Amino acid sequence: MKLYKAYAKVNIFLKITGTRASYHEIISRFMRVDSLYDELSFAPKQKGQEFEIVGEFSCDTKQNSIYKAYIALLEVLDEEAAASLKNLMSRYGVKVIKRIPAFAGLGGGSSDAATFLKMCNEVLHLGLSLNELSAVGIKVGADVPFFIYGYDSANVSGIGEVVEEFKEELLDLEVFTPDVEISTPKVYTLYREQFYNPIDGFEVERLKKTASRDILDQMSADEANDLFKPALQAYKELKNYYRHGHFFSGSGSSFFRVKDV
Ligand SMILES: C[C@@](CO)(OP(=O)(O)O)[C@H](O)COP(=O)(O)OP(=O)(O)OC[C@H]1O[C@@H](n2ccc(N)nc2=O)[C@H](O)[C@@H]1O
Ligand SMILES: Nc1ncnc2c1ncn2[C@@H]1O[C@H](COP(=O)(O)OP(=O)(O)O)[C@@H](O)[C@H]1O
Repeated sequence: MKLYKAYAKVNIFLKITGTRASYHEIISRFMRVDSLYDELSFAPKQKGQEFEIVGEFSCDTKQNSIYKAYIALLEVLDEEAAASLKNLMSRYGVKVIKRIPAFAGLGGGSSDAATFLKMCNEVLHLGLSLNELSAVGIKVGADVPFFIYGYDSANVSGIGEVVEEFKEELLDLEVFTPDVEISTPKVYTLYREQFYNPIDGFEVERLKKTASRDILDQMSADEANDLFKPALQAYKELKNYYRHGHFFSGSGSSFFRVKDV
């Protein structure tokens, strides 16, 4: 059975530009991490549940982003396509070799969901465009659209649904994930309550144009990521893992830097 790679991402920078109901509007440079990925495949199953995920997960199937992507996909398909998807998933489970740590700011759950949507689109010849798959993906998680498009590097805005390719070299990144389970909503909520300071349009345009390597040369970890300070405040133990010259990905807990050559 064909293996599909679901890559991790880091946020080279992540700045808040405003709010949208309980969400935050952002401008962020997402970069794919070439050396870190889960592997997904369809695996024939014996019998049993309607939907089966085989892999090491800390959550129930119904909470899994892959299952949520399945439900979101069923909602947009016509009757015939929905029947063929249900038929596929009655015969095959989704096997996942999980390597991307969870609660880590690396988008593992979102990447799995995006990869599953693309697998279904391919195997069932659903003919959905990347824009259509992205619109399904955003219902599952804010990071999913980036993984649908599959760019090495992109400027991501809105709450995550606007993905614009940024052409640059893929950096060779070293990622370190402390053993701290971070809740994304908790960090965003603390940001809004105590650190809210959205950047203006000029700064947005400057950041969008700046190469990732230059961002990392010019900015400190807390300048590059508006969620770093609230994460440090909510999870005090995080500071024990921080090393000068490292950057913070998303809502954490992972740190990264460009590998020495
Ligand atoms: C912070 C980022 C940066 O890439 O990712 P992670 O560090 O979690 O990987 C994203 O903005 C997170 O993406 P993701 O983790 O997919 O978020 P979701 O599941 O959609 O949302 C979880 C919760 O985070 C908050 N949230 C999420 C995205 C956003 N733009 N503003 C928000 O305020 C909301 O409280 C939401 O209920
Ligand atoms: N396919 C999945 N892979 C990892 N975690 C998942 C998945 N589906 C749901 N989850 C749940 O999502 C949360 C962590 O999401 P994840 O995407 O791994 O982290 P982050 O948002 O920090 O990048 C946990 O509550 C985990 O149980």
